[in-house]
Amino acid sequence: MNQPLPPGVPARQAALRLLDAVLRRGETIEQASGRTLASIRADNDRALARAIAAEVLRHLPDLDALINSATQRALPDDAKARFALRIALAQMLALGTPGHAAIATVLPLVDGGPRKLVHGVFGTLSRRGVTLPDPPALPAATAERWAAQWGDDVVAAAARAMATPPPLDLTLKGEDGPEGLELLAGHRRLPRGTAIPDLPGYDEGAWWVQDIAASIPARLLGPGEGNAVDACAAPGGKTMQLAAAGWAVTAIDLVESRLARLHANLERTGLSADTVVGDATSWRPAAPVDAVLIDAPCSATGIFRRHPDVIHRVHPALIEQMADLQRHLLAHAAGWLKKGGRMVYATCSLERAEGEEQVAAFLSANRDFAIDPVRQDELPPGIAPASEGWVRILPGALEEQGGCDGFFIARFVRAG
Ligand SMILES: C[S@@+](CC[C@H](N)C(=O)[O-])C[C@H]1O[C@@H](n2cnc3c(N)ncnc32)[C@H](O)[C@@H]1O
Repeated sequence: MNQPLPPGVPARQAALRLLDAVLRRGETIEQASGRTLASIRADNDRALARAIAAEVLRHLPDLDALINSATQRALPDDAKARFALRIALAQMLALGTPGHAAIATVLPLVDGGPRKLVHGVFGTLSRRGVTLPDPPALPAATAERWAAQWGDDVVAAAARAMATPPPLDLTLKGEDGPEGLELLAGHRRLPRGTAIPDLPGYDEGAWWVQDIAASIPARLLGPGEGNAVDACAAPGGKTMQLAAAGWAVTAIDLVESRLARLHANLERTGLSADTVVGDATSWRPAAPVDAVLIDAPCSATGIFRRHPDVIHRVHPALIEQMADLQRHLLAHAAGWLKKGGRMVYATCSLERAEGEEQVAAFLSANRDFAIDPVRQDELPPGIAPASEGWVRILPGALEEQGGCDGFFIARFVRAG
């Protein structure tokens, strides 16, 4: 019979499985969590496993540099000893776990293997009193890609953002909500770590959690004046905004389990929408509609603060694959729109291929569509529309107020 693992070890084992899924198999933490954390009973152990994995991913280049400085021959990237050391060091240096507890809970991960090596390297680094640099280094490939697109200042801002966990942004269903900073009407910003279910209005569904940048696309369709299709809708932050603004919404998503979350969100907030499990690259409405929102699936590199896995697993081939899907979505969903109707295209990506280049190609292939320029009064102070009329939100935006996600948003009008 297997001996039960010492307390604290299952959470570290799960963190190792999560990191393996992200770094070796290119999965998102969200995708990997279901399978990887299924065997962990306690909620706080699951939360700890995710927190450890996230801190390793935030600091990976710096953790690896420390490990390399204490080994005579570099450990392979995928060596179990390297994973174990990353986990032990991230706990001690980023999460404040005492060194003896950090290493004691990690050594069982390398039982029957390089235990001595892991213990030795950890001991050497502890005695040196090492710390992690602030801000953390970004992976070289990501830093180079962003520097080529946006310049070194944006890369430096991204590194600062990586070190600063985001505040809590709420989108209000109506006018009332908890007290907080109001960057736009119907928005509240609260300090990071605010306990969500304790806030007034949660049970009544008076608001939902959504980054200020993510709330801009649906706002740009304005008050509901007819029917709108939300082409990539789940879990429903933007569907709820459209419904609350008075649109008769049809919400489509390819993934049934994600639409279930949208249903739960609609139920909590008392809002309504027709929902369709379907592929927006082939679905069609019965008749042309007044508004279309495409919050397209993307590389998600703009949400690296919340999902630090993206800076490690997103690579040019994946960006091109997402851009290809977006191309199809835009080309097809544009056909749903009435003449004179408006369409918003958005991605939470920091890649031009999923934003500026996508829109330029769409406009040159669809002469009946034009950019409907976004006005400054539709945006929070501190975020300005680009001269082309679209909105590009980069790391560094709203930095003094706690930052926001990276986004690209364009609004089109179809010629009448
Ligand atoms: C960026 S997320 C949408 C977030 C959502 N708009 C919100 O505000 O909560 C993109 C969504 O597109 C869905 N999706 C991916 N491919 C799709 C397709 N071909 N047709 C419809 N939905 C798709 C994904 O399942 C995912 O839920």
